[in-house]
Amino acid sequence: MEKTKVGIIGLGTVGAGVARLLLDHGDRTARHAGRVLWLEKAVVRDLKKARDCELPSGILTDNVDDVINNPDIEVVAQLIGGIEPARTIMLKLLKAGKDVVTANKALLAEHGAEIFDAARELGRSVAFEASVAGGIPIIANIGQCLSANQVTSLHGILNGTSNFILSKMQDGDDYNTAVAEAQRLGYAEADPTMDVDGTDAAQKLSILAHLAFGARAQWKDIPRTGIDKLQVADVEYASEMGYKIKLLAVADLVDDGLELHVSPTLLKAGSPMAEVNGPFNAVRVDADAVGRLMFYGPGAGQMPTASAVVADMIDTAVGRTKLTFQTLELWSNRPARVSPADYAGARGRFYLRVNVDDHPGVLAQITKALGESGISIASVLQHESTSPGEPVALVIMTHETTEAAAAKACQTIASLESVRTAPVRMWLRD
Ligand SMILES: NC(=O)C1=CN([C@@H]2O[C@H](COP(=O)(O)OP(=O)(O)OC[C@H]3O[C@@H](n4cnc5c(N)ncnc54)[C@H](OP(=O)(O)O)[C@@H]3O)[C@@H](O)[C@H]2O)C=CC1
Ligand SMILES: N[C@@H](CC=O)C(=O)O
Ligand code: NA
Repeated sequence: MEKTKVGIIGLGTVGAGVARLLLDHGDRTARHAGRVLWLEKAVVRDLKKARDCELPSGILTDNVDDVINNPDIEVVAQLIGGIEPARTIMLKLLKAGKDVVTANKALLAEHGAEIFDAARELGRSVAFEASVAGGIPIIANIGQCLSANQVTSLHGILNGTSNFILSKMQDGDDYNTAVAEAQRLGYAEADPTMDVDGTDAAQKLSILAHLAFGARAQWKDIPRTGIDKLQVADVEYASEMGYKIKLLAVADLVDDGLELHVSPTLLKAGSPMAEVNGPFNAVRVDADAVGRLMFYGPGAGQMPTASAVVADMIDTAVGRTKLTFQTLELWSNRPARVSPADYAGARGRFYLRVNVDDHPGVLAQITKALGESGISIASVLQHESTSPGEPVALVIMTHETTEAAAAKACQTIASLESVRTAPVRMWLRD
């Protein structure tokens, strides 16, 4: 059987999974590709480190040039995280005539224009299914299967680590323990701050916004809040009111453009998105011809991510990626079809928690501040103070308003004398 020689750069969580699929399940790749994907070289930083896969001798190297300068290697899975040296290696691989597969969304979100333009100019391809929602085939679905549609809305749980942590907190676990466990299980980025502060979800959202809407959104311009400041109290109040908190990435087509943001959001318990737990991801897509679609599956972790990488390697080896790559609306190959909408005008309902002194008239002051911003209250929850002098939490669910009005009301509320801490504010969706 014909052989396509392939290389892997980075043999950590994902890379080791890819090596295992290539070495232990070559029959599958041969069946689908009609050829053997032959692992020729795997590049790491530290040759002495224990690996989560068994490699035949002669494959492991710490010299990236063993792949770049090997004319027999046609397809390379580039599986090191972060920007440098990933960017330089990626460009060198393309220049050396390799087709590249990657899971590195940080790199694509930051330098997508440069990388995709270079690939197009050099007649090469870049496949990146694993970069968004891990094992869920979302890039293929949006980039190819929905091309007869105008996507109008895309809501996603795109960060497995945050979702894992939120699920653990929901079960009563402590935040820091949950972060450490996500790291141990291989879900988190090398720097988990990127997961919990909304960066990773914003990077993935910017990639989806390019593909689905032809938007040219820079991930740094996407308003984002992570789960790092979230308190257990809010998880508990949300639960008491019949909601679960999820880190939701939102792209909605509205009259003045594309509304984009990443925000901790209360979702009605029992709704499909609210029940996505652990390292799972989900993407809800509304599109004009097909209607509503839900994609659900493991968004992080070794084998789910490796599954997406190896499928991309097969598509690349048989020449499918080269065809689809040219048709994708990525970065600068076509003008932007839509501009980001002003976040201040984004409409929705909000959850507010304010810690207040338990004095007469405090609730009236807060409702006055909301009323002055044109915000109508849908419900209020307050428990009796457990000990005299202790502040009480006032939880308010609003009717629909704008982001700007909610922000302004919170500013006013924060300045009130009886209010102990700045209000906690989250989006609220049914
Ligand atoms: N983990 C997951 O669930 C998912 C990860 N991703 C993305 O996949 C990519 C890889 O993630 P993951 O496998 O978790 O990361 P790891 O940190 O587990 O692995 C990174 C690998 O890259 C190697 N490496 C780093 N720098 C260099 C260098 N300069 N030269 C050669 N090798 C280098 C490391 O070598 P050494 O081992 O010797 O230190 C290591 O093997 C990232 O972009 C991540 O965002 C995407 C989806 C899911
Ligand atoms: N750290 C990421 C890994 C997948 O992209 C996540 O937790 O989602
Ligand atoms: Na994916």
